[in-house]
Amino acid sequence: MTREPSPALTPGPSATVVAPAPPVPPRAPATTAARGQLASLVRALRHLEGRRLWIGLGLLVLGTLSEGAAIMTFLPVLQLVGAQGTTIDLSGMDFPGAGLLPAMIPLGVLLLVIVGLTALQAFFNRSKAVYLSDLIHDFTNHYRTALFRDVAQARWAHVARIPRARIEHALTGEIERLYLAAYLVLSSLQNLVSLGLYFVLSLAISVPMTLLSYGFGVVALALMRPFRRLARHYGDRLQARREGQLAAVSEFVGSLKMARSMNLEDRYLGLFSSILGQTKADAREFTRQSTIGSGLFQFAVVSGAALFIWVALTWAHLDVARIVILLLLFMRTAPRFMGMQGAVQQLLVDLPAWGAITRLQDELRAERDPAMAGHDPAPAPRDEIRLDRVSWRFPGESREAVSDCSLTLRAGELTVLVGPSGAGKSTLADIVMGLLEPQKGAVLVDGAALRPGQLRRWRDRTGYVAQEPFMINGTIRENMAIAAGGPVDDERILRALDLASAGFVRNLPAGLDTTMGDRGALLSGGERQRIAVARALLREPDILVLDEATSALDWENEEALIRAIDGLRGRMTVLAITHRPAISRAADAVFVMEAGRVVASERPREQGLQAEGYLGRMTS
Ligand SMILES: Nc1ncnc2c1ncn2[C@@H]1O[C@H](COP(=O)(O)OP(=O)(O)OP(=O)(O)O)[C@@H](O)[C@H]1O
Repeated sequence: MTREPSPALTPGPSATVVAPAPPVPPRAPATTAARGQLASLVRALRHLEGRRLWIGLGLLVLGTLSEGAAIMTFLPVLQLVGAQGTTIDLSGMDFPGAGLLPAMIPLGVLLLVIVGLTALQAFFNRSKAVYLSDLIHDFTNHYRTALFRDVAQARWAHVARIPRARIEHALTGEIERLYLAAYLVLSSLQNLVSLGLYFVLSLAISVPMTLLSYGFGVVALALMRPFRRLARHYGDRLQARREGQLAAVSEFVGSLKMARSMNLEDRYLGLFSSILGQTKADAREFTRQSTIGSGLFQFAVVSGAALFIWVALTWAHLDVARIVILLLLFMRTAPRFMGMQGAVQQLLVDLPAWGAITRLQDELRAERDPAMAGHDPAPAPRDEIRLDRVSWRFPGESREAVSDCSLTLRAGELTVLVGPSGAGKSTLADIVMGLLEPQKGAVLVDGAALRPGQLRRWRDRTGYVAQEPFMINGTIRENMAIAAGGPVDDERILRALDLASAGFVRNLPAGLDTTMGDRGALLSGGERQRIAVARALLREPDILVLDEATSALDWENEEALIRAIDGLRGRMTVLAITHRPAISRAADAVFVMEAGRVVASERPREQGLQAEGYLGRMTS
């Protein structure tokens, strides 16, 4: 059986000791990594959504300009304050765009212009919001599907080593955080663009007052740097805590039955509570510190506004209309400065998710299975599949799992692999199925070596039944349809079930509509196993690989399944891995593996059981 990745908690002898929570990374010395990640996220956004990004920002510019123009229109309107009449004399007024307007203009017209500009701003803002929402969804979905594809296309030997929890977390939680990070990048960009536009507009009203207010904002942002560094550290810690949480949950759910039977619930609960407690303590500390930051920032903004009014009235000697307009602009820019600080701070918390996604993606892409690109036809074996001195060593392991093995599977026969646990049987079967490409030696089909470009089509010719077959929480029909890759008619399903001695399905009250439960839990192990065999047969494979497929069966069901496999003789080549003697007795050929090597072989149907042979000893 393929080794599963390392668990977060390995049950020990005591059921009361709480295992230590996974370590969190040491405090990062600087934000260089964050800058690099931010730059790469912005590059990715530009690369994938560049055109749409510009259009979205274009809509934002139009919205902000409409709003700015509406505010500016108040300037002549305010001239009427304290004056008589409803006509405004624009001659001699100095404001941007004044030259384009007639000398006298009725108040009603200007008010209508303001209403119109505000409506236009609402329209542009709405279009921009919808546009950018689509953009962020598409961007995140791109990474979701790309990661999905990368997992599916990486070499099996590599994927098998990655903890399932890491892949699941990347495809779910991390992607959601990427969505948030992309949203925050866009919102910071929008704030920047808006601040730039308001800067130009307020320059037109008063250069010194604009420089004063913006200088104040920029200094306040710079002073917030320590709080951003804090957010970055918190983001890293949160990342590690989340991974720990997920590993604990995934391990607990995966071993639910074992945990319950061994009274390990408290132990898992202890681990989980300890991680949650640490996450809460981190969150409290972060909130405590970061709220000091936002409080200080708010204080700075209000002080800035006070200073602004004081300078405007006592030093710049601006007229009331200009002060009002500048204040209106100030009221729009101040929240944006605050928004920038908040968005960047939150972005730094979520940015590690982007790092985790790209790291996993790079890792998977470096291990892309070359066979996935090949679509060369692979031949169906007519006479034999021969493994010629094949070897395989798992990455990072010192010992070869399969070492210099040669054996022949004759077409249409039942070949059995036996041997102690860890002997390399499953690895050898993976080589036969084309999941692993031998590092030495070759797989020959009727004398011709299988080429990497043929492996994908070769896998189409194989059917595989694992020791613990995967079942979805659906009906028997839905579980069977997985193998066919789409809807399949009931007659075909029932024929496959009969062939796998799973005829009991016909007698179930709901028949093919019977619900199998999560991972098939509502059926017995034997029933699940036979449905799994039937599912593999539905593909009408040329090569059927059964990995301990009879291990969950009682002798009666095992006999029935062996009879079914017997019936496949001549129709397909069957390779069965087993520890049970019954299936070996029915085999045409039996190969014995030990420590990665084939150490003996027998042909029990032709020669009978050799007393001194492996089978003889196994059954004596
Ligand atoms: N993904 C993996 N990474 C590293 N080593 C692995 C991996 N899968 C299997 N091995 C190692 O390769 C060797 C052969 O394993 P394999 O699963 O092929 O044995 P097996 O004979 O099928 O065992 P069992 O009967 O217990 O299923 C073992 O030492 C095993 O620990």
